[in-house]
Amino acid sequence: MGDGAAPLFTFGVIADIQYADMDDGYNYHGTRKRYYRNSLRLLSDAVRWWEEGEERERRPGFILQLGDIIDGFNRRHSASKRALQTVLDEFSNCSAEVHHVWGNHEFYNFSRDELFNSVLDSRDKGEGSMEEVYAYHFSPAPKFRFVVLDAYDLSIIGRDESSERYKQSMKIIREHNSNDELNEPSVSAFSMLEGRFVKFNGGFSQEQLDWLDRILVSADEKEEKVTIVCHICIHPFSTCSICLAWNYDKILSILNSHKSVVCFMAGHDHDGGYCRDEYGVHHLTLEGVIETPPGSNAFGTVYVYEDRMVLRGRGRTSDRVLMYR
Ligand SMILES: Nc1ncnc2c1ncn2[C@@H]1O[C@H](COP(=O)(O)OP(=O)(O)O)[C@@H](O)[C@H]1O
Repeated sequence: MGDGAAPLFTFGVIADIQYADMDDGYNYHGTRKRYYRNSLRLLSDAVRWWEEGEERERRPGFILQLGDIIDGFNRRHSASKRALQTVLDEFSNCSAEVHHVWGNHEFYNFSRDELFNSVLDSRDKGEGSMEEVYAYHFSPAPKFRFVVLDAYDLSIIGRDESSERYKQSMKIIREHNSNDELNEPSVSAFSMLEGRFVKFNGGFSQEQLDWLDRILVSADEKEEKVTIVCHICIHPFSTCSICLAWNYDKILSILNSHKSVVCFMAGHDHDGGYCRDEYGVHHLTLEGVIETPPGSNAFGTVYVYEDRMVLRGRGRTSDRVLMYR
């Protein structure tokens, strides 16, 4: 991997830590084990690797934490703040700044207002952001830009029931899911993709899509390489359909109309995934720490070059060379 040349810059990626101080458990269907305490140990291993690993001279300049930093179970035990502090303390051993993405478990633990007033709001590390939506962009080096998106902008979690966004989101989900329990996917004989209309997913408002489009127009003009990050996946070949954003098709068509976009990174689907679409954009879904057994791990370090990004994965996360289009 790599040819020994010094990268322009380096960053770390990690997803779905979902820490809780509780015994191991399983996902909803009982098919996947979840290692709630061990996830903190794996984060600690990742931080140590970024700080002291074999390539410490190429230490990451920043870390992308792709959402679901603590598990929703914390809320039930009034342990949300304590669990978050425990994970942040671990991150504080890392000299790189951390960009936090918001996932469904952020909203199980905190209200939107609480998140906007918390350490999980990283917008001050950006160069421009939206007002009431958690979306911002930053440029860690000339000709490179990262955009953090809010996939729960349209959602029935994290939105006040009296708000217009909630009503709009409820209308969308109801049009596609007739179950009483809206976390239960609707089974359609016509399309597996209908399964994405569940409560633990969400999507992007037209305002956010228009904002993204403007950022990408400017990036095209400046001939930048853009990586977009968000909790929910947007390409059907990079995840199972249950982990796709509601209006993934709309955002995909925007990305595909801008030559600056090179990569999209998400978490949410703990199995991970990858595809390169027909426009040459890489869609990377990071394996979830929470479903990674002790002794293994799930994180990556990305080395950025003029013509490619090289992902060096640890444990369940594979190495990949991501050539720009
Ligand atoms: N098929 C389902 N029916 C009902 N509730 C579900 C179903 N799948 C998931 N849930 C619930 O939705 C929430 C999110 O699911 P979970 O598997 O914890 O998501 P994540 O993969 O983000 O951790 C949990 O409260 C879970 O119990």
